[in-house]
Amino acid sequence: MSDPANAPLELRGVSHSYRSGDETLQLLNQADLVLHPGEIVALVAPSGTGKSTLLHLAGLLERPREGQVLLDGRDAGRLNDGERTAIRRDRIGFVYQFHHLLAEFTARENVVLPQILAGSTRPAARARAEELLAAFGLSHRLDHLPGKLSGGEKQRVAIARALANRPAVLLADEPTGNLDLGTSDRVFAELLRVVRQQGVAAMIATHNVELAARMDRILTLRNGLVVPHGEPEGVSAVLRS
Ligand SMILES: Nc1ncnc2c1ncn2[C@@H]1O[C@H](COP(=O)(O)OP(=O)(O)OP(=O)(O)O)[C@@H](O)[C@H]1O
Repeated sequence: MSDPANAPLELRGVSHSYRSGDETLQLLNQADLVLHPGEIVALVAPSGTGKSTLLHLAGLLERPREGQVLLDGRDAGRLNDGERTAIRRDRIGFVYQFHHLLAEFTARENVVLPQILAGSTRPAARARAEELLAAFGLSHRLDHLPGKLSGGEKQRVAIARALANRPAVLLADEPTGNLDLGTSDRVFAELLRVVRQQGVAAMIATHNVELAARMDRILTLRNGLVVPHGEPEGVSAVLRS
C-alpha cells in the first residue's frame, strides 16, 4: 500500500494556514497523504481542525501555501487555472452536506449536465445518468425536479452527479450530515456500495465514527499532520523522521 506511483491523489509536505486577527491558524504543517486506487478513506477529526480545508486543497479549490497536491500523478501546482478547472470537472467529484442540485433541472438532467460540460454526447450522458440513478434506486425519479424529491433522494442524485464523469477521486464533506439518522445510514451504505462498484477512490469527512468504521481506513488530523485515527501521539513524528 505504500507505492504512491499510481495514486489518484497525493499530498506531499502540504502546509496551510489562515490569519485570524493577530493569530495564524496553522491547520496543516508538512502533511503527507496517499490515496490508493479504489480505496475509501474516512477523515474524522474534531470540528475546526481543517477537514474541509484539506478537502478543498485536495479538490484544487484552494492552493496550499506550501507543498504539492498531485492528481493522477500530476502536480496541480504547475497547472494554470484553466487546467485546474478541467481537472476539477473531469477527475474530481464533490459531494457536500447540502445537495446543491440545480432546482430547474430534473434529477436526470442534473447528472447529465456535468458530462455534457466535459464533452460527452447527450445519449451517452443520459445512459450514464440512468445507470447511476438506477444504482441508487432512483429509476422512478428520473424526471422529477429536486423540489419533488426527499432529502435522501436529493443527496443520492448529488452523489450520482459527482460520479458521472468517472472521477479519479470522490471528495465528500459530511455527505449525509443533513439527513436524519436512519436516512443517513441508508444513503451512506448506498454511497459506499456504488463508489466501490465504480472503483473510485474516495475521501469522506464525517463526524460519525460508526460510518467511518465502514471505510477502508480512518485518518485524522493531528498537529497539522494527516495520521491514522487512533495512532498514539508522537508516533507520526517518529514515522516521519
Ligand atoms: N478562508 C478562510 N479564512 C480564514 N479562516 C478559515 C478559512 N477557512 C477556514 N478557516 C478556519 O479554519 C479552521 C478550520 O476550518 P475547516 O472548515 O477546515 O474545519 P473542519 O474540520 O472542516 O470543521 P467542521 O467539522 O466544523 O466542518 C476553522 O477555524 C475556520 O474558521
